[in-house]
Amino acid sequence: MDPNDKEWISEQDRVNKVVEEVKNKIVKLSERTAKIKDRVIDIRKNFWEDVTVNLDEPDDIIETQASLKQQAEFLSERERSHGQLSEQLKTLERLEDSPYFGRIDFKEEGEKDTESIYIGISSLMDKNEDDFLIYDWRAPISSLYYDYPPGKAQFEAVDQTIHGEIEVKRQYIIRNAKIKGMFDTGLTIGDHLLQSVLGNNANTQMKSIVATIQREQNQIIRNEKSDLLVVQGVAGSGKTSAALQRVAYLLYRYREMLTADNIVLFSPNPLFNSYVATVLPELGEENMKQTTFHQYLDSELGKQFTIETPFEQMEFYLNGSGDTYADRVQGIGYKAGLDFKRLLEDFVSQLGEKGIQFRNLTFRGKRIITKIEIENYFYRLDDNLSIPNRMELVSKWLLGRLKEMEQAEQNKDWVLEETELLGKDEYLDIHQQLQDENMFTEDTFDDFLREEYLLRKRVVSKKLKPLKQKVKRLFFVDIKKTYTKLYVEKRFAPKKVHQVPSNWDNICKQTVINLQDKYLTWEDATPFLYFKKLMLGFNANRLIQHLFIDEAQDYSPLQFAFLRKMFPSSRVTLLGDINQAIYAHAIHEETLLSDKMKEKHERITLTRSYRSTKPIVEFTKSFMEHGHLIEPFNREGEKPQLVEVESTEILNEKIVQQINEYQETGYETIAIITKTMKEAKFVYQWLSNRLEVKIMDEAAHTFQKGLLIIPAYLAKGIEFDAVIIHNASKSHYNKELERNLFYTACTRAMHDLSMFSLGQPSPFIEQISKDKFKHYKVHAIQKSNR
Ligand SMILES: Nc1ncnc2c1ncn2[C@@H]1O[C@H](COP(=O)(O)OP(=O)(O)OP(=O)(O)O)[C@@H](O)[C@H]1O
Repeated sequence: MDPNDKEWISEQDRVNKVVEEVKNKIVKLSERTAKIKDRVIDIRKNFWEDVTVNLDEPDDIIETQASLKQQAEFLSERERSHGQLSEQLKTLERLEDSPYFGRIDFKEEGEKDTESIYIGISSLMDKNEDDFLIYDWRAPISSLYYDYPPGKAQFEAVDQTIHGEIEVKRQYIIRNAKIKGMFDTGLTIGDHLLQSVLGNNANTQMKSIVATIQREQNQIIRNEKSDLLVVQGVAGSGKTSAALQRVAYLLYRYREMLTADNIVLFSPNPLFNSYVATVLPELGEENMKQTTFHQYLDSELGKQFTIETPFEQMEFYLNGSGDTYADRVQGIGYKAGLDFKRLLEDFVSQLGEKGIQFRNLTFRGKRIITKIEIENYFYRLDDNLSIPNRMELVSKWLLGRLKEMEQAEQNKDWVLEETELLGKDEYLDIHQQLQDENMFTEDTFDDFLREEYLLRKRVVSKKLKPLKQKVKRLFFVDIKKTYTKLYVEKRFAPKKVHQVPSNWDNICKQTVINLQDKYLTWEDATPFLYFKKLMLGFNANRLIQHLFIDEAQDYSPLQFAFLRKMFPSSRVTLLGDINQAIYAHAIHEETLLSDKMKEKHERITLTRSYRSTKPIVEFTKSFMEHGHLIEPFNREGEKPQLVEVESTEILNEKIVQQINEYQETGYETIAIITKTMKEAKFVYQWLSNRLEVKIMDEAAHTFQKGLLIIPAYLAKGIEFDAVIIHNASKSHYNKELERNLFYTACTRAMHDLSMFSLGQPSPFIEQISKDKFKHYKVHAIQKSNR
């Protein structure tokens, strides 16, 4: 349709009217917001004047506290409503720019009239609050737009299914309140809009896909039935996008009982956190909590251990060699699996009878309760009780012992000496306490004794406090030493059922050395924490109602089982791609997404890839095992190219030429993707002398437009206009796991992909039919290869 068309003019007319109403609402809301803001400033300014402060009598103090509390609550309530109104204002401002993106004309069965439903990022009522000018994309009726082409259709309303017919389905591109494009579409969501969205340059922040959600993605977003939803989606199929839209949907659907604080997303790396940070705010929602699994483990164990990151493990795996290397790789595989989980559980049940290592309790340098006493007490408790329950009883018993000791200790000489070190405040405090209790008599000697008694009591209690805290936190169990026993003591040696690898003894030696160094390798961190929780109790997190795990293929079965225990009341959405499993354990163990998953779950498979152009998808799917199942979205572009060179000098020159070409094309994000960090540093060393370039390491939290160098595992989940594979040679990408890494790297490209190989190219490329890419052999430096 074009702008002179009658239909177009009348649609623009409607846009104008709706925008007019949006503006009215903005004016009204701004006035209300300004009033509340003034009131907040007012309350802050006069806070103390409006509070009755009187500290003379105990009753007055209580009254003052109540008055203070009331005033603070009043203020925070106002602040909250100010915050909410500001959010609403921001949403209205977005509607002012682009009020809606879709329309369906729906004739409900049994009704005479057809209703036009306009769909946008938020609902908007008309002036009299009678009719919807815009429906929120998450409203039940809006699902029609995503699920059906014109024709018979139905949707689930609150308590019934509504049937009817879609007569018109239309899409709009509206910017600055002007219709820029308008398409009637027969398909679910037409290709026009998708083409135009996907053809744009990549961004350093992920975009919301609300206007073009596809039917199969909508199933993920609106799924309400499953406790465990598993999404296997090929690279670029919109898993992460769907996950974020799902969060927005859940926040809308359950707005009475669910807030962003009840949702947590485990993401692959810190860079990714910032990459997706703007999607939800753009939709007028708050961001869910986000963390990486490493950050989570570090928050639990970081005080006691240095925890290897998965990326460090990956560097080790990709760069290492030799005997100890082979041992560790075996260990990585074994410790990822459920056999090892069983081994840990069996170990713990043996410990229920014997073998837990306790710590002595010491006070002022002296042993006051020995580990043997604690051990004896523990093992005399009813062994039908779980270990964590028994630990609680031990803790109670120890606290009782400390209490007895506290009294005995008060009369010792050291206490008197330390009373002299007490500060003035504490003296005053005790004085006040005596007064409050009406303890002062006329007899100064008695008063003196009472005061001294209280002072002594205070000194001892202060001194004992850290120890009591430790007892409450069950520090009297030496978890590390106990865990180590699994690897050193014969009586805990694995049985046949545990299926340990043949080099278990060597794995044990390596593990013990690391534990002694207070170093937890990535493969040991979760098992150790799992063991710790089995011993001390899980303290499960019941606040979290929805758990999202992105890049789920990178979690081992053991890690997942652990997360399930930690978040027992959560519904779980797992999103990932078997083809992008890049961690060493994946060669030994099933990834979470394999269809052999035992737990009851619902599975959705996404096979259409939206990120890359058709030639890039045709190329990348050709070297993956089930690649024929991947469907490209029909977006044209250049075929990927392979440049084979004979010397490093030519290689470097060709890469610089390629970068220049990409920059001239107008690409804003160009990534040189390497296999390892080591390789990334190497490239940076020579390239930074020639071009403006940034290197991304695992500490990177944000990235800007421009040229950057990044190892494949950090580029996970992210995309770039153009990707350059610095070294696609046989010596570099050869092993099976490197296939997935290579696939992950190549599939980051939206519009263009070039690979360089010094000598023979990777067998993964060589197996691809020649018509899928351009192959240049360069013997000397030329000007351009396109
Ligand atoms: N329905 C859609 N409409 C518009 N763009 C989409 C849609 N689905 C996916 N995309 C785009 O495709 C690209 C890839 O999406 P996303 O990153 O969510 O995929 P993914 O499956 O998580 O990818 P990967 O596993 O490779 O990291 C993004 O640019 C996203 O905006």
